[in-house]
Amino acid sequence: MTVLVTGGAGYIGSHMVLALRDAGREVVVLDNLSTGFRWAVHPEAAFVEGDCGDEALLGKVIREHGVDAIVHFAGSIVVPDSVADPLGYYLNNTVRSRALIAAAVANGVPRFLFSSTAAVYGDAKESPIIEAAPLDPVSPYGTSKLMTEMMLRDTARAHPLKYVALRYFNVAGADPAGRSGQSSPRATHLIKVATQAALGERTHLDVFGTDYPTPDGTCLRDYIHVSDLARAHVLALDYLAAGGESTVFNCGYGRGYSVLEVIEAVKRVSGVDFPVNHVPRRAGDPAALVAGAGRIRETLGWKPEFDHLDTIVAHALAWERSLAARRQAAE
Ligand SMILES: NC(=O)c1ccc[n+]([C@@H]2O[C@H](COP(=O)([O-])OP(=O)(O)OC[C@H]3O[C@@H](n4cnc5c(N)ncnc54)[C@H](O)[C@@H]3O)[C@@H](O)[C@H]2O)c1
Ligand SMILES: O=c1ccn([C@@H]2O[C@H](COP(=O)(O)OP(=O)(O)O[C@H]3O[C@H](CO)[C@@H](O)[C@H](O)[C@H]3O)[C@@H](O)[C@H]2O)c(=O)[nH]1
Repeated sequence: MTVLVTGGAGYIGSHMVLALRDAGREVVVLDNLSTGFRWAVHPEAAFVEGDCGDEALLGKVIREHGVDAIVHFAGSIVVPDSVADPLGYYLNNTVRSRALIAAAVANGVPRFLFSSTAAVYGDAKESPIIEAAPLDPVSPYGTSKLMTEMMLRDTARAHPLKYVALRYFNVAGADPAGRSGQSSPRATHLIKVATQAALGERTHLDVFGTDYPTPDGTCLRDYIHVSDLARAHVLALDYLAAGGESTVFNCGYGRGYSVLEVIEAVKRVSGVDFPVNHVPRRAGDPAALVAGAGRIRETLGWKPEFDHLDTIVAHALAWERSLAARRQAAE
């Protein structure tokens, strides 16, 4: 039987394909390559270029490959872009997820994992944030993901489909063996952008807001290594296959770092003191997102291997260097 990975040419999806292949699973990737890369797809995975909103194509892929589980990463991911283009985000993240869920139901796929986000909590009143905390997104991105969680909840009540929604906190780092990493040159994520600044690919780094109600005035985030996250998904698939009930898990380590602490870590690990500017807040950013991460550890027996900021930064930096070498070789 085969796992269908939507968005498997992207950052997190490509690490999931590595984890699945490392566990000996058959994989088919469906990706429209809007932000992903064909070369990032594992050579032992089947690849279909297409849209996760194309129900006819999905039905064909599910039947031809004997898909018995779907892991849904495909989507648009930039919080401030969603503020500028809410309808684009509702189309790509919500409407197209509906088509994928419908294809799963129509073709009898029994298991579904969904990439949700800490952004569903919005400006949480409590920290760390547990799964039962109020859901009140402050960006269209967060709302687009919460609506998909709700569709899954209601669909799983009406049909024989079991799902796990994994609410990722801030995903960072790269495969420790150097097989994949975050590759988009347009990436906006803090650790990615900071490693680019350390390697001289950006002139400087902007800190968006220093007046938040946090210890140093910059936002707190819970950074989780992408390979730990991928392994959590493999465990979630095993959990559903063993008869586990549909549920939601926070994915984080339970510790927050400020933007300034992350910048210090990138400077420390790279040995480069790049310029940093303090600029006004960015739209849609909650002050603090730190995971209450007990449920996933207890239910899945998940034990992180890379729960250390400097390790995450070191792996991200190594991948950024390998991308630079790849570009030089292509010139
Ligand atoms: N990176 C993070 O910190 C983070 C945090 C929380 C949740 N997530 C979620 O994880 C998932 C993966 O994120 P990522 O960081 O790997 O982003 P990414 O942009 O690298 O990957 C997304 C992939 O989906 C593909 N895609 C987009 N729309 C598609 C569509 N309609 N049909 C088919 N393919 C499509 C893209 O080409 C790309 O390969 C997303 O759903 C995102 O919302 C990411
Ligand atoms: O150049 C930069 C980039 C980011 N930041 C700040 O760094 C923090 C982290 O930002 P970023 O790395 O862009 O991630 P988030 O906006 O927190 O969003 C990520 O993490 C969310 C979950 O917490 C996911 O839902 C999103 O998909 C994912 O993009 C925020 O306070 C940003 O304002 C800067 O100050 N300068």
